[in-house]
Amino acid sequence: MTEITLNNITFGYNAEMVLNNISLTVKQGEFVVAVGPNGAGKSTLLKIIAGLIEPSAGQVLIDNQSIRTAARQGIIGYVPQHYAQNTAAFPATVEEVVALGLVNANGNLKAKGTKHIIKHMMEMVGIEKLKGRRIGELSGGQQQRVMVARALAGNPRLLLLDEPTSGIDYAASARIHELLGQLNTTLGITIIMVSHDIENAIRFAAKVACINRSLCFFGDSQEFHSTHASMRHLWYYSGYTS
Ligand SMILES: Nc1ncnc2c1ncn2[C@@H]1O[C@H](COP(=O)(O)OP(=O)(O)OP(=O)(O)O)[C@@H](O)[C@H]1O
Repeated sequence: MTEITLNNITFGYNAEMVLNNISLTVKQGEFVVAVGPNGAGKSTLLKIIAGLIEPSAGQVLIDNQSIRTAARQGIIGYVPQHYAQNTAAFPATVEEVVALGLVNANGNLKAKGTKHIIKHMMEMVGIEKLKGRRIGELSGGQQQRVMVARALAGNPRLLLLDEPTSGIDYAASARIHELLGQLNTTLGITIIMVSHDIENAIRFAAKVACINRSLCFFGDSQEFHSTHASMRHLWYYSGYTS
C-alpha cells in the first residue's frame, strides 16, 4: 500500500511564492498527471514529494510516514526533467545506466540477482535489444525508456516522472504514456507524472492535478477534459498564466 498525502504544502524560492497551500491524497495504484502552465510550480511540487526540497510549511506523508523514512526505504523512483538529455554524453551503455537504479541511498547495490533484474526491466520497457548501445546514441524516446527502466530497477512503489516526454515527437510520447499506463495496471505502481501532453496523458492517467501555484483542480481526468477545455485552451495556446 502506498498512499501519498500532501497537507497544506507551501513553498517559495527566496521571496517568490511558488506553491500555496496544496492538499491532496493520491491513493495506492492511482496514476495522476500534474498539468498547468509554465512556471506553475509542478516540478517544484514533484521535488517536494520526492523529498528533494523541504516545504516552507505543510508536510508530505507516504503511508503515514515522513518522506525521509520513505526515501530511506527506497520506495520512490524519481525521473527528473531533462534527465535523459543531461546524461546523454555520459559514456555508459543502456545496461549500465539501468544498473545504476539498483544503487541505494547509501551507494550500495540494493539487491542480489542484479543481472536478472536489469534484464527484466529492460524487457519490460522494450529496450533489451539496445542494452550494449551508448545512451547518447539513442533517440529521445529510447533514452526516456532507459530512464524509466532505471527508476523501476529500484523496485519503487511510487514512480515520479517530470515531463518524461518533453522534446520527443507525438507518436513516441504516446508510446511512453502507454508504457506507463501498462506499468501502472500490471505492477500496481502509483504514478505521479508532470506532463504538457494532456491529450496522451489523460488516456492513461485516471486523475488530473491541475496546478497554477495553487491547486486549481484535482479529480477525474475525463471530467477535467470535458469541463476545463477552455482553461486548457487559454494556457496552452496563448501562454496565459494567472
Ligand atoms: N532553483 C530555483 N531557484 C529559484 N527559482 C526557481 C528554482 N526552480 C524554479 N524556480 C521558479 O519557481 C517557479 C516554478 O518553477 P517550476 O519549475 O516548479 O514550474 P513548472 O510548473 O514545473 O514549469 P515548467 O512547466 O515550465 O517546467 C518558476 O517561476 C521558476 O522560475
